[in-house]
Amino acid sequence: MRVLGLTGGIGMGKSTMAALLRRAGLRVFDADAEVRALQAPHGRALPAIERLVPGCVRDGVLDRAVLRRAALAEPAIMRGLEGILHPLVRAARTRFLERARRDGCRWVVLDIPLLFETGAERICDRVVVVSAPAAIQRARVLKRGTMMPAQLDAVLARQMADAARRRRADIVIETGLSRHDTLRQVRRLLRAMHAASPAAWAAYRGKPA
Ligand SMILES: CC(C)(COP(=O)(O)OP(=O)(O)OC[C@H]1O[C@@H](n2cnc3c(N)ncnc32)[C@H](O)[C@@H]1O)[C@@H](O)C(=O)NCCC(=O)NCCS
Ligand SMILES: Nc1ncnc2c1ncn2[C@@H]1O[C@H](COP(=O)(O)OP(=O)(O)OP(=O)(O)O)[C@@H](O)[C@H]1O
Repeated sequence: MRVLGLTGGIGMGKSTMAALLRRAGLRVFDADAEVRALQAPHGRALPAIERLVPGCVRDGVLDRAVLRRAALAEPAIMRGLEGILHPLVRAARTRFLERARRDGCRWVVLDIPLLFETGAERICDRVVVVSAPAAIQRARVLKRGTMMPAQLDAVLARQMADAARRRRADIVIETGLSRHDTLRQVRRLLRAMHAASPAAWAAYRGKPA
């Protein structure tokens, strides 16, 4: 089984890309969704999160806006939150990979925002980075209306710079153009995955197979 890592900065288009890969029949592990499941009503991480930010859980339900505000205002709280969540996300990822291996999958996808930051690229055969110009990234995130500009800056400060991520990628998918163009790039990626030959991969910028 081969593992395709999928990463990119906030709002660069990971979820959109993951949906396209799922539609092509690939199994995708979604680290953000795993975090949300752990933080869902009565989720496993809630008791520890309530100890970290007292008052952010009421009747077994997390006030996500309160947690977001606290974590983005105070780096120590974000570190504490990561300390609670990352080991649980890693364990879920291991279970996902074991299941996929048992089921005989040829390729699976790990959609992980902090793939490089946490060293998860070590378990990937290839890494895809989704990327768009910084102004487009900013506009996309702020349009959602869940984050103030200063909060977005706090997230960006905790993430690797886009240029560094692009340098470490095997494949860069540009999402700042039209959706049609992204789709074209994804089809090309799927063809290379299907062929799994060094020549097909050599068509991409980056490390040879
Ligand atoms: C801080 C929280 C509450 C903000 O929630 P919110 O609904 O605004 O965002 P969501 O979870 O959908 O994440 C959106 C994006 O924010 C970025 N992001 C989230 N957490 C982090 C982090 N610790 N460091 C850097 N970027 C992050 C990622 O690009 C992610 O794709 C939440 O992201 C969280 O609990 N983060 C800690 C866990 C974590 O590290 N998750 C990231 C990958 S496992
Ligand atoms: N290829 C694309 N072309 C045009 N718009 C796109 C493309 N990919 C994503 N978008 C738009 O950009 C926004 C962010 O996309 P998406 O949610 O996939 O990003 P993300 O990286 O998963 O975000 P986050 O890091 O916050 O989880 C969405 O509004 C989406 O519609």
